[in-house]
Amino acid sequence: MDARITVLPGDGVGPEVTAQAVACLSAVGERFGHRFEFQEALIGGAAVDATGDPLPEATLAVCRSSQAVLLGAVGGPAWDGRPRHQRPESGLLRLRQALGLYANLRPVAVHPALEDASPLKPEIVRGTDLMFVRELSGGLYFGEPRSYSDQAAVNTLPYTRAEIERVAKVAFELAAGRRRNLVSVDKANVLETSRLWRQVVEDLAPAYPGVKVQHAYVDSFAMALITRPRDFDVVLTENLFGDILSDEAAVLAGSLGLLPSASLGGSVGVFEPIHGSAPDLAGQDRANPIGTILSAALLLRHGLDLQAEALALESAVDRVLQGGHGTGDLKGAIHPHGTRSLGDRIREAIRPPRARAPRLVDSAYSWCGSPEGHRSRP
Ligand SMILES: NC(=O)C1=CN([C@@H]2O[C@H](COP(=O)(O)OP(=O)(O)OC[C@H]3O[C@@H](n4cnc5c(N)ncnc54)[C@H](O)[C@@H]3O)[C@@H](O)[C@H]2O)C=CC1
Ligand SMILES: CC(C)CC(=O)C(=O)O
Ligand SMILES: [Mg+2]
Repeated sequence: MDARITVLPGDGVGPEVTAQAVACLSAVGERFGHRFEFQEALIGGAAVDATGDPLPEATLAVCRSSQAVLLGAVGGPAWDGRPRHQRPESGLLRLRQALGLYANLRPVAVHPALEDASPLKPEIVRGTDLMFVRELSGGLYFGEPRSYSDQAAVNTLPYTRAEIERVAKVAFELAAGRRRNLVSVDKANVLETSRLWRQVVEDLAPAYPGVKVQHAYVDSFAMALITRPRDFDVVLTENLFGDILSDEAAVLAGSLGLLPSASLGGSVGVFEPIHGSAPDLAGQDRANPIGTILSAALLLRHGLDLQAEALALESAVDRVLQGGHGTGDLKGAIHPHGTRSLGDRIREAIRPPRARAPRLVDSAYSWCGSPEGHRSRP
């Protein structure tokens, strides 16, 4: 296959981690006989510095002309305090909205070699395998009216039935292909938007009779997530709650630097780690590249529909972790590498296609790996 992939390195550790993911994608291409062409473009603070705009029109055009987008992270202290239209984060929000990316998949699995990496007890985290489905293009991050003055500030949390329904369908379908257990997280005891959210999920449930549906309030769910994570399978929630809860879930996995994501719904998906630009690590070859490399695996699976290739990359990460290699953020019996050295190891561990067809679940990091798994257009 020939595919054009846009790379948006962004700020802070973004360029360091995307470089490793691009090297891994190139290696997958070589081993499997594909030609991936990479085109880089500006986003975030780097784009503000170069053009004054965190999402230049040229970047959007390049993204639209490609099959998939790999993104690092945006933001950092250099741009704090700028007006909203010049903040790096607003470039990322505009990109998600412009590409119609309403479903953000954030898988969280605890790798067997990393059960000691979490500050929580191994018996709590062992076997955790979650799929967050976070609504990505609505809610508080986009709602109008919004305003700021030094005396009063306003944000608005709107959702329509159609917006809730389309992301909830993604969650139901994923749950049907996994352990058939869906928890929808809201704050329906206080928020009107959450009342509607809960009603829409209830209205959809009869169409998925095999899926067990529960509702949870976000405050108590935040506790359940880190005390009994194995009770959950697919977690559906709105934009803000999903942002917060998925970072919390990184405590289960052992580091924020491990977790990938896929943002789907439009014609071009964006694949990025869930972490930010980690200014405290930037430029020091210390960032964990695994979240971005696993995002590249999701890009292969959902962006390019290359199932065996995605599995080959996930299995390479598996083997490297199983061998006791990682970066300094991973506690426990892990030999710490730099970003580049760990990326090299993973790249070298990518194996060529096997004669036999891959099994559906062949890796601790094989999420929704079925051929029916979600594409860029859920
Ligand atoms: N998607 C994006 O581009 C996001 C951007 N941000 C932006 O990033 C900047 C920094 O935000 P923070 O709140 O500090 O969040 P952050 O996610 O950048 O960092 C939080 C903590 O996690 C660690 N961490 C993050 N990525 C890591 C990696 N790959 N390997 C090892 N450790 C890692 C950092 O060292 C830090 O201790 C801000 O400007 C924020 O707005 C924040 C979240 C998402
Ligand atoms: C716009 C981003 C900074 C929001 C965020 O933290 C995320 O998507 O994980
Ligand atoms: Mg976040």
